[in-house]
Amino acid sequence: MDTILVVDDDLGIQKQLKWSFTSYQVVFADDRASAIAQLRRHEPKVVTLDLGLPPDPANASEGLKTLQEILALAPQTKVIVVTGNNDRVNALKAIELGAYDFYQKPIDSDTIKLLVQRAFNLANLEQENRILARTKPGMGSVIGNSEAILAVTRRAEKIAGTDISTLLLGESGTGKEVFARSIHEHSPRKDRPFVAINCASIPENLLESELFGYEKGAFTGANKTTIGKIETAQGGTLFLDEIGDMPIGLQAKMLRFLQERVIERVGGRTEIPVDIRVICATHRDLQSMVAEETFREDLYYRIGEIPINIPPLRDRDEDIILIARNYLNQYREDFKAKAKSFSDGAIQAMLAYPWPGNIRELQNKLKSAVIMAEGSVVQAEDLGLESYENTRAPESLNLREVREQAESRAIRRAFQTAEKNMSKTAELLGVTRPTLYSLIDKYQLEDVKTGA
Ligand SMILES: Nc1ncnc2c1ncn2[C@@H]1O[C@H](COP(=O)(O)OP(=O)(O)OP(=O)(O)O)[C@@H](O)[C@H]1O
Repeated sequence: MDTILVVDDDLGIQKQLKWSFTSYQVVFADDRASAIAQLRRHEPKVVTLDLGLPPDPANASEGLKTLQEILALAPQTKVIVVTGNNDRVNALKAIELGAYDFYQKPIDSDTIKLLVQRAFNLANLEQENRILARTKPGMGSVIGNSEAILAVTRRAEKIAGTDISTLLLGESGTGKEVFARSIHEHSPRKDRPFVAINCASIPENLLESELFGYEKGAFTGANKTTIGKIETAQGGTLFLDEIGDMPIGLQAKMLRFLQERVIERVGGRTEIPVDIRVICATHRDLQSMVAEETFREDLYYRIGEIPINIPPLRDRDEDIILIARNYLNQYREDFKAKAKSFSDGAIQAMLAYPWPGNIRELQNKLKSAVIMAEGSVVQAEDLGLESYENTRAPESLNLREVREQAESRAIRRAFQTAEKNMSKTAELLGVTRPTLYSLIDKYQLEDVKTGA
């Protein structure tokens, strides 16, 4: 719930405003010092400020000073000044100083409610823009502000300038291709081609010729010499998605290409040198596949000089709503729809739902919600998530529980940031490994225990 600070020394007005602002958490202050203390404590996005404050209630000087202090401390705050009847001079002075709007007494509940609601809408929009702007300079199209995704982005940025083979690991729809493209776009090869191929979507017998190309007459139907994806990517980046699905027979040929940087077309005898960067991705557990001998160990080490783990959406609470808002805006424009925002229930449901299909699933649900929504507010049922509304336990106020929840969350985040490495996780958290293990047991973090 958003917080609003009401600065007014008149108890009657405080009460009236409390009843008007039922959809916000209302906190009060009655002079400059308490206003600043409340501002620091609650960081409200919106403040209503009576300009006639003690010790000089007949004059606006103390109110204007308070306004200046608020804006110096938190310039993004939307301050609505409340002035005496006909005090336009001070109202305009306040606007000049940076107040968002003014309102003349006597207070009419409906009007001030509307004014406050508009101020919140603007504050929220600006906050979103700030977050987007902060996120954008990094990996361009990668939207996210969670610690986990920022850590992944930093890692990707570092390797972008090199030719190191990168293995992107993560569930389906987490953004592996988005990262692969970003790495390419931030690399010296950015003006050369980025060629993507999904090893799982091409029948086994066609994959080899698709990748390596073929000479005329190499097989029935090979009417003319055709270059493959690897040659198409010359000078640029080749993205091999679902590398775990590459048939074992073809893996040997792949390894040779990666080691010697030459290829031979199917049916060809000439070695063709290639200069490309290779980025691979998979949602499979390649290490287990190596153990089961369905994936070559030497190829595994060759493609994964630096692995990058992209965390699933359910571990990135902060990103869910950010990404959802971003796509809501995009789809509203694409479909000329009305939907502008999410109801509280929809937000709760999105946070509670486990998103097995990750961002791709979020996109699909949003697309149909934007089309289906009756009004401007998307509800949980528009997203098909009505059963997830109210399923998230309300935030506890019990200190012990709060501490436990915060510690569990920090452990999960550190675990993802450390790419599931226990020693690194302990290091990030500033505890020893035995302490980390006992916390994992204490909070029953089965997902961390099993490395999920
Ligand atoms: N951080 C992000 N911000 C916004 N959109 C994203 C982000 N990551 C991914 N997407 C979008 O989500 C969709 C799925 O992403 P992508 O295809 O990169 O996932 P993937 O992990 O490669 O999936 P798969 O393994 O199924 O191929 C794409 O439409 C992409 O644009």
